[in-house]
Amino acid sequence: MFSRSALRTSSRLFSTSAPRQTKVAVLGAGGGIGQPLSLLLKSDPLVTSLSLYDIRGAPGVAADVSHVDTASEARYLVNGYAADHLDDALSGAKVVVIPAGVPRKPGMTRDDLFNTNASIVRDLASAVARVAPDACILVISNPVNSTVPIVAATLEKAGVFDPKRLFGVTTLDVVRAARFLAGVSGATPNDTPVTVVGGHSGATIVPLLSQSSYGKGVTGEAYAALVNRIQFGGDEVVKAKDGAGSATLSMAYAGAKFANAVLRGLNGEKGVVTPTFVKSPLFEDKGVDFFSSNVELGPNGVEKIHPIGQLSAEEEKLMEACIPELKKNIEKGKAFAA
Ligand SMILES: NC(=O)C1=CN([C@@H]2O[C@H](COP(=O)(O)OP(=O)(O)OC[C@H]3O[C@@H](n4cnc5c(N)ncnc54)[C@H](O)[C@@H]3O)[C@@H](O)[C@H]2O)C=CC1
Ligand SMILES: O=C([O-])CC(=O)C(=O)O
Repeated sequence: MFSRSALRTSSRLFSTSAPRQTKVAVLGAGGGIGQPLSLLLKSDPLVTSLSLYDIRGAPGVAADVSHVDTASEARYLVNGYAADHLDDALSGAKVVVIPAGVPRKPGMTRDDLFNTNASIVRDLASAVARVAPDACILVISNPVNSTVPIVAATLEKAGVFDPKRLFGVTTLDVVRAARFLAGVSGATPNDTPVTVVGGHSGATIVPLLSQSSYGKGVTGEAYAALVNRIQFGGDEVVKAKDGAGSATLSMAYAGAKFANAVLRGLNGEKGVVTPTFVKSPLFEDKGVDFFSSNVELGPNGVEKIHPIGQLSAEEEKLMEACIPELKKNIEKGKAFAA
């Protein structure tokens, strides 16, 4: 499928390490994110079996994706599960990715999705707790700042919460930051990685440009515009899609990239570090116990949570705006789950 020069891109998306048996389940596989995400996961050499679940359309997506001639191991299975087969879909899954739920329309905030998505995510988390309590759970459904605490509380109630295995997927912010900084600096995104910390909505998204060799050179109005674009990149897509949803393709790319990082960690690869929204001690003293920062991934999930490091004066200000909003979002999730 890929020419030799294109392989460089695909190897950036999927780094490999010695594969082991890893079954990945996608809950919401029939949706705008779920479909391309399932396709990308089918191309990840670390995924040995794919379980696609949705209340609508998953068997069709599975039949379609199963024809793709990657990972041609004879035992490789792609199965699709309809509404009343969630437990079958989760059985034996080591990684569960959740993009189930409604997306935004223009004029909505991610928090406006709470009323619909909170119960979807809670019910899926209950099933994971029952059927695949040891799985790593990767939450994509918005509002991530609230849905991750909901999943945590649901697992806790079931007596199976392990903070090392629950992740809010904030990779799209990292992908956007690298892409937009590359656009400003004239470099390639490969050379412009940016650590993005905080949460996943507007002011809670805090890009640490001062810690990037290209980013620290961006100042004044260009800096303000770049930060704004990273924080509100999601709105850019929602507006352009004009009522037809939010980011799906770039999110599928980001979700597959993060799933690959988790799988590499589970495989024992060392030095896999990326930002993700996890139960975190970093700002607990401010009442914020979930936070995205660089996390080293390992055989049990979270291996080590890195501190956020030195901030510029501008970034201190961004953090001041982030923390109270994030606290509110987290508390809202906890109150719902209680
Ligand atoms: N974390 C992030 O960076 C991002 C998160 N998102 C979020 O991802 C979610 C999904 O977005 P799209 O795929 O565009 O939406 P979509 O509407 O295209 O797909 C959602 C899918 O979830 C399914 N679904 C609904 N309830 C379900 C349930 N109980 N069990 C299983 N499946 C169920 C629907 O049938 C549908 O196929 C939204 O909440 C969106 O805001 C979107 C982009 C980025
Ligand atoms: O903007 C949205 O609603 C979807 C999303 O989280 C993103 O694209 O970052």
